[in-house]
Amino acid sequence: MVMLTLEGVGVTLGRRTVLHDIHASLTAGTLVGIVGPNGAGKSTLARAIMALVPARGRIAIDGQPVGALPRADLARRIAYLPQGQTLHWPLTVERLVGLGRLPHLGPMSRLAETDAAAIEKAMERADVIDLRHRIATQLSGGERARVLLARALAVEAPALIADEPLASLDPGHQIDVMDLLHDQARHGALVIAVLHDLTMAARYCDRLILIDEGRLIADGSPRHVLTPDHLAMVYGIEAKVDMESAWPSIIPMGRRHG
Ligand SMILES: Nc1ncnc2c1ncn2[C@@H]1O[C@H](COP(=O)(O)OP(=O)(O)OP(=O)(O)O)[C@@H](O)[C@H]1O
Repeated sequence: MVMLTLEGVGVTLGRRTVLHDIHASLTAGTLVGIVGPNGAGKSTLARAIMALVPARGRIAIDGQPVGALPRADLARRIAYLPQGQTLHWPLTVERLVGLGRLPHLGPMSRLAETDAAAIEKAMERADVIDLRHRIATQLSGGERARVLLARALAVEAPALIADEPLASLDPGHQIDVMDLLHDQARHGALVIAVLHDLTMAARYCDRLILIDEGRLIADGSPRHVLTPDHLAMVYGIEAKVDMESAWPSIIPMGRRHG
């Protein structure tokens, strides 16, 4: 059972302290949404967990500090879907998704049958089978987003961090991706998703972490975190919050004045 611990995590980039004293314990089988306004520090937190930026405090996966793990080892434990990734190489979709298996391969080894099966399954789950022979750099924004998600799924890691996995997706594919992330969690993975769509966050996430100006403002169930007061304080909006119905929704109504 994977367990991610953050103790007093802080990050300074250049002269700016962009994360302050973040504490959280995240366990397997949970879909955790990271929410908060632009510039709050959500991506920085994801990057700190992946040991891509130096962080103060302690970030550990199953008791082992992420910064001390060999990169391939960390990549096998936590699959990472970065925000707005650009593609440089004209690879086919199938080969690009296959890159998700790299952390499992030795320096000279080739893809084995288990790798091929993982690639196939990941393409199926991200609904990109029909795109498999296309050149990834020639895809639409939404198609590319699903292919990159497939690459992260192909790792078959016990934990997944997806930074804005819904960006560029049409409503149908947004639902598919949230269903998929939810399903990964139900099958025992720890799934962390940076989300801007608060209705999706409310409907699908088991737990939300709300960040503003680098600080953790609230951590708990969507009902506890997505209150009108929190939304006013953090986003500066008046919102219609319905957490009672079977399909919770958060509708921003306007800017909060005064
Ligand atoms: N290399 C850097 N040097 C200085 N400041 C940086 C650097 N990278 C990011 N920042 C700042 O850190 C803060 C947090 O950025 P981050 O990308 O983590 O925010 P975010 O919550 O993911 O935002 P968004 O929702 O807009 O993607 C922002 O104010 C950003 O300008």
